[in-house]
Amino acid sequence: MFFRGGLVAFSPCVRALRPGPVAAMNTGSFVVSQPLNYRGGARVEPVDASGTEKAFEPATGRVIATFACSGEKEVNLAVQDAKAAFKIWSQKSGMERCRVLLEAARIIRERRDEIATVETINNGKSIFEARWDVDTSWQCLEYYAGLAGSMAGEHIQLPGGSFGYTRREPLGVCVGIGAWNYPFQIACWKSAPALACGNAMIFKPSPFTPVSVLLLAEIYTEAGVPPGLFNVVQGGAATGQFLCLHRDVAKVSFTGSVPTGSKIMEMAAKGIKPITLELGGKSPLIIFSDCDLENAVKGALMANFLTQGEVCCNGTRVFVQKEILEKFTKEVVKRTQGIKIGDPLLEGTRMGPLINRPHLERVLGFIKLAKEQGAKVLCGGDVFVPEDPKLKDGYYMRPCVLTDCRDDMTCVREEIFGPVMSILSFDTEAEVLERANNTTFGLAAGVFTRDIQRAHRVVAGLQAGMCFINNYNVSPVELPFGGYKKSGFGRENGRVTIEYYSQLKTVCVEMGDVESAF
Ligand SMILES: NC(=O)c1ccc[n+]([C@@H]2O[C@H](COP(=O)([O-])OP(=O)(O)OC[C@H]3O[C@@H](n4cnc5c(N)ncnc54)[C@H](O)[C@@H]3O)[C@@H](O)[C@H]2O)c1
Ligand SMILES: CCCCC=O
Repeated sequence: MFFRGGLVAFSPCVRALRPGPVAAMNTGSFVVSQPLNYRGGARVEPVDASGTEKAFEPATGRVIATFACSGEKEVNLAVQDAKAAFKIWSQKSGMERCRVLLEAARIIRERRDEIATVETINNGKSIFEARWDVDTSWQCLEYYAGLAGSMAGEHIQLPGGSFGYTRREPLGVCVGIGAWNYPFQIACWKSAPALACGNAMIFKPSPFTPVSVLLLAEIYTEAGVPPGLFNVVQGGAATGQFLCLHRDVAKVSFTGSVPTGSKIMEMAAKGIKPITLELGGKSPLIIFSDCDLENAVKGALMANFLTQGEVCCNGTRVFVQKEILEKFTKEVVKRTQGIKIGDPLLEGTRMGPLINRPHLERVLGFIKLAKEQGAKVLCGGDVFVPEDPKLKDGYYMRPCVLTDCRDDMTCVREEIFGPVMSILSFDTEAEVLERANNTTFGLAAGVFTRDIQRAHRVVAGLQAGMCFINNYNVSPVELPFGGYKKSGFGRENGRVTIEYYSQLKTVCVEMGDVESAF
């Protein structure tokens, strides 16, 4: 996602990028030649398997890795290693942990282009965007490094000179399970607060995007975390289940779909484990007629077309006040048609391929159904075949704008997770608020208006965890991010996330004699 701040202050580091094979890497050339599990501070092949998976380069449809999904024994070894590392790491002071995280953030900045390139190859998002993702990643490490040194309990005076105090302690071995749309960023958003609080983490990426998290694991090792503190296991549902059900796992932080989130909750209930659930959405974006139209149009594109529309918090239900519906729609269509689709590693590209063939077909299926249900396609919504012959088997489509939508249509009710914007019109504030909240999701929402009172009044009424006024899909790491309703609970980023990766111990100290009832 987009962020503010960027690399301005660090341009010397960017110029000092490591030379090497990645600098010359282009689409169609990358293959994974090293193991994709990481344990005890090194890449390893898993000792057992629960099947195999293939990872693709969406731009070309090529297989870039075939790998074993970790079985129960491998998961157990990863947990044992993490437990050993936890013993060392949890004894460090906050300032010691801060220094290691700052060093890791520095290395990420230094290797920005390499990480972004690998992310683009495996995910399909444009290199332009992948660099933003890397930037929010190192910023997240810096942010939690800053908080690590200030984590503290409190002292409470009691009668007779007795007192109590609280200690903020880590949980132990935490598991992170990620989705495929922001592979590196999700791993950082989970591991940075976890490690800052003194925990160890085992991370399982999506089997679609297994590659970039290995760079993070190597960077943590280079920065000085104890071997085993950050381990990676590869695999799908079976591997995820071994992790969630493991008796020595203290917490699970999950990013993914609502149905999988519900399964994670069931498994965590068996072990009474705390969980964080970052799930899907179908967020409303409300454009009032008094808005700055230019910004509202830009906001609508940001809300729908980053990462090929495969973004959890996208504002895909675009409610436009009737007076400006025609003008707004015309401008949105014009700009959507101007989005450059193609090889995601080329600097000018702004939309790459979708993650895989089945997902592309699923998204196209939503558009077909929308038409059958009465929506009108104003642009896109069809397969795109780039001119470059090496891209002919990639998973490209043209971004789509739908109009004449109704609230009961499937395209307006369900998460499509592709580049499909549904435009709906409205008359009044009260009406749009009710319609915007008429969903089981509650991840994000946005409002464009020049009326400051209306902006805050509407936002207060929106049932969503992340609300934007006069912008969309910006994600400064200082701000908590997470959902209401079926979009999940718990938060990532911001100071509050410390509470999701730590627990409070209360110590009651008697300074006098025991007053006994017996
Ligand atoms: N709220 C957020 O921050 C956020 C961010 C990114 C994506 N998402 C959501 O993620 C979804 C897309 O991602 P996806 O298709 O990878 O989701 P998914 O639920 O299919 O998979 C997510 C992860 O869960 C693992 N998994 C699957 N079944 C499991 C099981 N039974 N036990 C344990 N782990 C299991 C997968 O291997 C993968 O690593 C969308 O709904 C999107 O909105 C949410
Ligand atoms: C972690 C990334 C948040 C965007 C949702 O898909």
